[in-house]
Amino acid sequence: MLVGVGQLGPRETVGTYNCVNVLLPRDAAQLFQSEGIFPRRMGIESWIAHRQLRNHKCGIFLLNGEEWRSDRLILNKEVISPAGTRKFLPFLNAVAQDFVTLMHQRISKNTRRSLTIDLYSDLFRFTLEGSSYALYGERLGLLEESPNAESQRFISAVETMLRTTLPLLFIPPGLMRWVNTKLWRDHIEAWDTIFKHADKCIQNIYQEFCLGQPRKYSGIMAELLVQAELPLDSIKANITEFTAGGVDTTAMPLLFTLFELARNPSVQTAIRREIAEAESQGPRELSKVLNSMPLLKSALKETLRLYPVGITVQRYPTKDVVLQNYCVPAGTLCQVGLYAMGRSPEVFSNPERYDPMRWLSKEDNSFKALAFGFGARQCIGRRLAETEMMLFLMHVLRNFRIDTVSKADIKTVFGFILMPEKPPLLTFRPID
Ligand code: HEC
Ligand SMILES: C[C@@H](NS(C)(=O)=O)c1cncc(N2C(=O)c3ccc(Cl)cc3C2(C)C)c1
Repeated sequence: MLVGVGQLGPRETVGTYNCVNVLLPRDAAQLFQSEGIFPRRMGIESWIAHRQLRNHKCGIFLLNGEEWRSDRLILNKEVISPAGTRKFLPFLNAVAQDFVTLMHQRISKNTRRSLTIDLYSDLFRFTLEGSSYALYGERLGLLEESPNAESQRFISAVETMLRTTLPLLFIPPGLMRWVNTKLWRDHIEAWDTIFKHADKCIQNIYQEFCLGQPRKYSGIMAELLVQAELPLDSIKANITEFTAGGVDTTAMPLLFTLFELARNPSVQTAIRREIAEAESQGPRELSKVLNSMPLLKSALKETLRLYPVGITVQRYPTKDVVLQNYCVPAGTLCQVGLYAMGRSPEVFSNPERYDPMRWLSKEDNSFKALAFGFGARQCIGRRLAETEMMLFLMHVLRNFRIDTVSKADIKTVFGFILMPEKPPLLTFRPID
């Protein structure tokens, strides 16, 4: 029972659960300090129901307690550690360069020296191509003019699955299957397509692995097989999560960043200057080049402040926690409202302004950049996503000026992830 009423960010009952909303950095800090060594989020019943229906193991997103921790610690080494990131970084760079080549080819076919395009589906192809290359060491060929149909089916299956997840969150799990609505059938069908695609990629690499261990680095999956610390069905469950989780989550912030840079040309120019400066320091290891572009990295933080892909970060505190001088009992579902915090004038000055410089000021920004969550259970794809987005923007901004006619705000809709209601049109002009 919460002591007192009012102020603590509205308590809401969303669907069949009620939770406490946290909107201020200092309350988020308090909440995370009481998460314990097995941090827990709200589970997604419809996802777990599918795994049980098909007798699949769960990946770390759906696991909890000791099971989650043992898988997570093994996966961290290849997926989010600096050493792991350095190994897959060149793969992401090659895909980012191929995207620029594709754009130049399209522009060269035009009579005008520019291309105005809705980049939505191209960005999904880019992020799937990049994450698949980092995960499987294989190119899907999505950045050629005629991407293969099977991968296209996978991309739309991820979108369908994410779209049908939200309404299913509010149906009590037991009821879901008996209602057997089109919603549930579409959800299951999308999951089956996702697992079939991931299984095909995994079989390919597993077959090669059995015929002879790869001599050089060939992606995260191969490293996990060589290390053999995780059983094959756990590797499959987690690689499937990463394959599907690496598409929309990274494509959306790229679209929002390009739009904001198009309508804030002075910011775009400042970043382009920083990229030129970083490159002029001569050939260096790519990770060093990325670390010498703080403004570009801040632009991504600014995008995720205004357009957080995961709208909230949830925790069940393991001990009573005081939030805004109320006692919240252990086990109460609490969620940090990233969207509301990111646009709160109490937390950010001029919150509506797209101003990456705010992250480079001496201001105390602790517990303000929570788009990837926090602590031991934060997004494991964080480094893959950040690297993929930084490389994409570095190559694109070095080759093209980005423009947009519409200066009006993009309306966003919340499916399972934050998406634009209508994708903006962007104009690419090659820089000679
Ligand atoms: C390659 C896979 C992958 C990519 C790419 C990815 N995620 Fe994640 N993310 C995950 C997984 C897996 C989890 C669950 C981690 C866990 O529970 O241990 C997760 C969890 C999260 C969480 C919850 C963290 C917490 O503290 O509870 C947030 C927030 C998040 N991701 C945000 C993002 C954002 C923002 C992006 C892109 C801009 C992104 N993710 C891209 C795989 C990914
Ligand atoms: C949007 C945000 N929601 S969150 C985690 O903050 O609540 C999020 C952040 N990072 C990754 C994801 N994933 C997906 O998109 C996805 C699809 C299919 C599968 Cl099998 C697994 C996933 C995960 C959970 C990895 C989602």
